[in-house]
Amino acid sequence: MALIDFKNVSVDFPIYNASGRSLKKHIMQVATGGQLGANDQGRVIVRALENLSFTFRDGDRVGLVGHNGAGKSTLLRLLSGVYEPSSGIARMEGEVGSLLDISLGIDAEATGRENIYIRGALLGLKRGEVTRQIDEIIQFSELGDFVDMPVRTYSTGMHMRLAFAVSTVVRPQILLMDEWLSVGDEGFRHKAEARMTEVVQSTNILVIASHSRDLIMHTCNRVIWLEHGKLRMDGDPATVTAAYFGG
Ligand SMILES: Nc1ncnc2c1ncn2[C@@H]1O[C@H](COP(=O)(O)OP(=O)(O)OP(=O)(O)O)[C@@H](O)[C@H]1O
Repeated sequence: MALIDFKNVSVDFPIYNASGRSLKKHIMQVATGGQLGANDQGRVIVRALENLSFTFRDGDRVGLVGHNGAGKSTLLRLLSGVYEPSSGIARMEGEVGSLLDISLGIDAEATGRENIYIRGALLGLKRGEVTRQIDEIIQFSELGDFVDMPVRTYSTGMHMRLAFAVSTVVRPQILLMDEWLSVGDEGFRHKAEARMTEVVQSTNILVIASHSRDLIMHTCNRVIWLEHGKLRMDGDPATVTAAYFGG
């Protein structure tokens, strides 16, 4: 079982090299992005998320929509454990996996094989688990003998194949994504698509941020609309996308 339970969760970023003199001592909504203001000590703060409350349960396929700076990435980072709430309670149960940046940790000087271990460790896999799966990962990536060459000798597509093959080995209970991963040339894309569908289907809770109405309609059964860091709407995809995208 997996669970995400937020009660009045806010995230503030204190900004240390900006002057708060022109800002009022309260938080204001600006045209785009989160809210900007100064705290009691006169320090500038960006309020990226404000008072979010919701519960995600097994089976929830949640799409996050909102304009630039609305707080989607901040919420995903909060869920992945990169950020902590500045206030409120964020309760999470279940193993969290993120496909937010699949190239994270890839070292251009190391070989493809070494990078599978490095990336695997970042995904929380034990060395033995990587060893058990490495042949399958290499086969999936179709890199052949290049797997023992440094990654700096790879093309962009080869680099992405490697990152994709290793990153999609894990099957987390809570899966976080900011785009539907689509990598490689025509042939590889079909395989990658099938693998992504399998990863998404096997997860208990999916949270995906997207600007694509089609993706949200195909993948999600619930949509959260964030506006200036606040929850504007939480409902079924048809209703929320109609309100957000129009029509
Ligand atoms: N590290 C940071 N320091 C200060 N402010 C930040 C930081 N990260 C995000 N913000 C602010 O938080 C707000 C929300 O940003 P976030 O990246 O979460 O938006 P988003 O919805 O993902 O936007 P986009 O669709 O443009 O990617 C913005 O006002 C942004 O300026």
